[in-house]
Amino acid sequence: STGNEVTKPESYDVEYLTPVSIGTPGQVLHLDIDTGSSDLWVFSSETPSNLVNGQSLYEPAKSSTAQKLEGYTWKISYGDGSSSSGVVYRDSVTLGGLTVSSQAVEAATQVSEEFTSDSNNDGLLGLGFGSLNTVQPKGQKTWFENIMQELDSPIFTADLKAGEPGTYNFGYIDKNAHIGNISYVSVNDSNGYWTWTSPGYAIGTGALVSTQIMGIADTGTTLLLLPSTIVVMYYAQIPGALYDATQGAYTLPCSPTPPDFSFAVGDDGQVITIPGEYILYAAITSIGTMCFGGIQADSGIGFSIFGDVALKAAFVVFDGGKKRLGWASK
Ligand SMILES: O=C(CN1CCCCC1)Nc1ccc2c(c1)OCO2
Repeated sequence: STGNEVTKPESYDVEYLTPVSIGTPGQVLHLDIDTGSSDLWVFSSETPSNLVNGQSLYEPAKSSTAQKLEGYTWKISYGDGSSSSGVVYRDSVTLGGLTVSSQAVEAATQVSEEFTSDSNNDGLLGLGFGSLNTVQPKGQKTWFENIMQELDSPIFTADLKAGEPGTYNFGYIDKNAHIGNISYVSVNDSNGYWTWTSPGYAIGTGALVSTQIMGIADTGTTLLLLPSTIVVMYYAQIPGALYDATQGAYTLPCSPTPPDFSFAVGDDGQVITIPGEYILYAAITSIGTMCFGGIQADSGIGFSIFGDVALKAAFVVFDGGKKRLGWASK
């Protein structure tokens, strides 16, 4: 089987939300598909109402196929400091027309302020590796791990776009969605992430700098987080760019358009070029002169993060069968 679903960006492409149907009859929630984590958790009838602010709720009591996993709990915290926790059900979950009849659905009984204030985000659907799942006493498989063997090919693809809807495909590669070859690189899943190594980068029209950048392909992270040495080099090319200590981030003038940023993939000379405008993340001042940089340092994380700023410049194949990533321009 194969499937596909449209995913829509929230403002500034901060995240992409995708409709997912849970339970019988189907309850449609809009979830943040996150290759950087492996829990499927939702706002629910068990989420205290003071922590709910417009989100749609999963109500297991209204689903004829919901089964409570007695004694099972989950608790997750993300790199940005947000967190959530709760109890666990098993229920039917349909994404892109593909149904997993017995998927662990984690109902939130606690969410941090970042989630409460994100009114359109009804929860997360993790597409990382199952080893990252936080359910106790037994870790649960992701939706993709559960559907994989039914797919024509054990893969999914991400085609995120700047400021417009994109697509997640499951089980097949849409040749019309990319330009030129797809270059594949091996993935090290030992830390549960889609971890790969880029052999180098280029700034603007400059020559490729050969250096290994080890990072994760993470649809759930907004920005491109890279080694500080590379980030300093990039912003040094931009008059007026500066590290804003109060924001803890690099900022740059919203005009003119800054240089493109390219990263290499594989040993066949493939590069993905991020247009400079993607690096003008959002205006900081109300007068709109300074912008928040779409490239920031990965300091303290232990690896780089190829988040949406990078992913929306590419067509990306997440190959669960061969544990590899495929990157193509589009
Ligand atoms: O936390 C995330 C992504 N996360 C995805 C699920 C929703 C909440 C945000 N990314 C992230 C990961 C590492 C970081 C970081 C941010 O900031 C500094 O280090």
